[in-house]
Amino acid sequence: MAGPARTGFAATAKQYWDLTKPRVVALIVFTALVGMFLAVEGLPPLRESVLGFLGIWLAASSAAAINQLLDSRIDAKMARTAWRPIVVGQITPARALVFALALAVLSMGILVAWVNTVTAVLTFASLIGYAVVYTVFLKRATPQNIVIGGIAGAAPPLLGWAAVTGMQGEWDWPHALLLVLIIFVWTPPHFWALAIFRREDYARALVPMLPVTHGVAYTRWQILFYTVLLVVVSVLPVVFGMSGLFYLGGALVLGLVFLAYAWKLMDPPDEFFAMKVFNYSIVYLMALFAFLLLDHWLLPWLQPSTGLEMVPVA
Ligand code: HEM
Ligand SMILES: CC(C)=CCC/C(C)=C/CC/C(C)=C/COP(=O)(O)OP(=O)(O)O
Repeated sequence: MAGPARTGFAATAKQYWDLTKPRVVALIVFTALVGMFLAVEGLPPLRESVLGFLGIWLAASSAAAINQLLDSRIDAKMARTAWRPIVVGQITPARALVFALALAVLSMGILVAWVNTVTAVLTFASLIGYAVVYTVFLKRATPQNIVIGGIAGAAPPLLGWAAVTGMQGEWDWPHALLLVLIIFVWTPPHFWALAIFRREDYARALVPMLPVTHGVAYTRWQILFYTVLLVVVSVLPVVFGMSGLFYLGGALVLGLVFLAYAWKLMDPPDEFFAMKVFNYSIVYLMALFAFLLLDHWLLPWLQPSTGLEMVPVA
């Protein structure tokens, strides 16, 4: 929101940009990109990866816009979200709907015409999963909302994987789902840390988030539980032979730091500590997926230079 005042087209463009939750979507499409690279040896096919990336980005942006449209009454009651463009009347609900539908149609058109049907179907399911199932039903119904709804947010590596493979290979599903599992298990510590800090917002808006329904102490235990699970799950790509020691080292260091944060959150130094955990959760996921990507690229480069069989025999 902050920054120099914009006028005319720039101001309107910024409002529509904000409607797509661009920073959240940026990390989502990064995980999709990593899915694409891990799905193949070497570089993924250009057309499928570029257009797949675009289609997934447009779908996630559409889902975020639909979420803001359907949630505007809740958003208006929360300090964190009361500035959003529909809430403050910068974008009318009708225009937001047309914009979101246009993004969704464009996304589906691109995926069906130039990528493949399986990616289009999975992407559409994720869009509906977040924009409708989570936003309309789960969010308002149960404190497990973000655990179940997290499946949609966790799907992007699978979508990226599907874009470049069509899910034809024997190992495509188990390997891609492993990446989905990592984000799925990451979502509760990511969100509940923020929800602890923002619990009064959620209570005021009558949204049954865990710290509101079960209290902060219970939520801290749940964060610790899911963080332990996350460290275990983050090792599975190595167990399944998808990733090597470079990734393992990165995952363990990142995971131990996350565990230290979750542990300290049990008895935090101040009320802002929960936001530090939330911020770290984002750094964690970004870095973990960067390690997956680097490992996938680095290993083929490193292995020949260390293999004795490569040394010519005199
Ligand atoms: C059901 C699942 C999820 C829930 C409930 C959730 C919730 C949230 C909330 C409430 C925020 C604060 C947003 C704001 O103040 O504008 C946030 C921020 C963020 N989330 Fe999530 N999130 C989920 C899944 C994800 C996923 C799957 C990703 C990426 C892979 C992600 C990445 C981010 C990022 C990067 C931010 C920081 C945005 C910023 O700095 O403005 N989240 N999340
Ligand atoms: C097609 C595809 C890949 C879809 C992905 C969907 C997507 C954008 C998931 C992000 C999850 C998210 C930001 C949840 C927070 O919603 P909230 O309504 O609880 O948070 P808020 O209070 O900030 O609006």
